[in-house]
Amino acid sequence: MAKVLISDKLSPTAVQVFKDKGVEVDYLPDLGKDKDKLIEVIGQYDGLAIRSATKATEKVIAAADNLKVIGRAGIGVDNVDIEKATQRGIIVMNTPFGNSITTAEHAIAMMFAVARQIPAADASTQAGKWEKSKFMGVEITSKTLGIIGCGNIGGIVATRAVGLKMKVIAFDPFLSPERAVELGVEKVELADLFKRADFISLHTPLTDKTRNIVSADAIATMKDGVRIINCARGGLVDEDALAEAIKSGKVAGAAFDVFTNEPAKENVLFGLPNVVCTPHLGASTSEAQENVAIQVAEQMADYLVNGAVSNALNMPSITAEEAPRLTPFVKLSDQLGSFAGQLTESGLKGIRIEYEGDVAEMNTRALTSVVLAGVLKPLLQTVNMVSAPAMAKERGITIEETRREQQGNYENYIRLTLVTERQERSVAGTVFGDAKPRIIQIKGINMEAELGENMLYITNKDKPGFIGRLGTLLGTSELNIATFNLGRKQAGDDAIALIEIDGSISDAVIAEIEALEGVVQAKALKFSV
Ligand SMILES: NC(=O)c1ccc[n+]([C@@H]2O[C@H](COP(=O)([O-])OP(=O)(O)OC[C@H]3O[C@@H](n4cnc5c(N)ncnc54)[C@H](O)[C@@H]3O)[C@@H](O)[C@H]2O)c1
Ligand SMILES: O=C(O)[C@H](O)COP(=O)(O)O
Repeated sequence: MAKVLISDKLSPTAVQVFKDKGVEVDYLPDLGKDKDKLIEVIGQYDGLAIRSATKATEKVIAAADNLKVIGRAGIGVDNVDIEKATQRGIIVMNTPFGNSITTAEHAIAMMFAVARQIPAADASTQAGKWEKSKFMGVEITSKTLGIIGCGNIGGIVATRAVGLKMKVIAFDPFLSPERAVELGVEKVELADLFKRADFISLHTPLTDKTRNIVSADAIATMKDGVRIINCARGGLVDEDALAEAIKSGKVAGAAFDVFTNEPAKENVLFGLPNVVCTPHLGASTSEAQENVAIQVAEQMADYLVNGAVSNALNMPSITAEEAPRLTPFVKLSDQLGSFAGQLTESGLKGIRIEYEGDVAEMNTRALTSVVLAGVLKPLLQTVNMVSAPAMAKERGITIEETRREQQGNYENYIRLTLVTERQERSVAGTVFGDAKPRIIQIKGINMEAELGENMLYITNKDKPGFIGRLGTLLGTSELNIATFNLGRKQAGDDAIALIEIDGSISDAVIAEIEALEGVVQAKALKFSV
């Protein structure tokens, strides 16, 4: 039974979801903060469910010998080393929509808080000061809100702000004009947004392009008295520059939920006039936490139990509905990749995969990943369908995928061709109605073979007496033949034998087979069945 560790404060509903779906679970919500302890125990688990407190670093991933999936109950995955996870074949998934409304509402709440100085007024009132004239605010009606990053959360903030009668302008290179119209926002350039906005709210991920997107230079171009809200990620705003601008009065207030260093026990913004801070509470409502916990547990369990993949950041999706239909083709793809990979001895330059018939309409991206993993496995023992595309790319191997929905001689057909420094070698297969994969062509020679765990692959000259000599040799070597498949181009020409053997075939036997008259190549191949 697969076993998952929940190492952050997820709603305990996640525990029940895992159990109901047949996954064992350890709920240790504080463990994620203890790096050493996490490294010590992570090797026992198939899945790791986290929020933002657990850091799935390179070291954690290196120690995660059995880990297959990291599930982020939330959106941001900047606490996960996705590259290292991908290299180790670990799927990283998040829940991209579960907390968006909640976070957008927090941004709106922060905008009101900074417009009316609510936190400071509250503290003063409760201290018995009644400082009515000290807390003069501003209306937000008719003010311009500049949204930087108009994706899920930015889009929700925009619609809420439009409802509050604000003028909303947005900078987002990926915002289509149609979507802007739908949201009721004006799409603008960043410089324009800085010049025009009374309030600026940030909603982008933290990337090399967005780090310090609100810099000292940017602040200098803003309206005097602008207010800045950041409920996205610390690091989007240059905190030192903002602190200076608040002190000088250029910026009238700031509301921050996220900080460059978290947990933020101290920060240059703390204590400045009209600065409102919350401790990364954007996603902290009971509704959002229930949503993301259930969703992440369902997604992780579906993957661990059925192989369905959703919301993965490093792997194409496979829905729970298509997973069973895809299963025999996953097996065929694995066998084709493994077959070709085991026979490839010289430098691999390119991989071509052709899908024909019914299979061309299926999730071929996932199948291609399986083929690649099969091809690379003899070279890289730890590769799997998650890491294979990145590993192939790293090695400069070109990948070409073609799909033809029209059927040829078979209802479905997959042909894999490996291009090496010396030659092109192709192998093709199909899945019949019995859902069992068959190899139907090797190097253009037709046959029909079901693969077993131990296969003997021989290319030879089609001459009388060869099969007898081979049978005698295998018999004297105590190797029982389970199935025997033959194919040839034409009488007397190149021939191929693909033979299933009950047991492993030693190098010594292979050497004896190669010494038989007419044999060009002999190889023992292993497959997972
Ligand atoms: N405070 C919290 O607790 C909390 C909760 C949830 C999400 N978040 C954070 O909020 C942010 C937004 O989340 P989302 O779900 O809306 O993500 P999203 O992917 O739906 O939207 C992000 C948008 O940013 C845009 N973008 C990317 N680079 C940009 C750039 N250089 N300039 C302008 N726009 C750019 C993208 O095109 C996209 O539309 C993320 O950083 C996420 O981690 C914070
Ligand atoms: O990216 C997110 O989903 C938010 O930052 C929420 O983080 P949290 O789960 O730690 O509250």
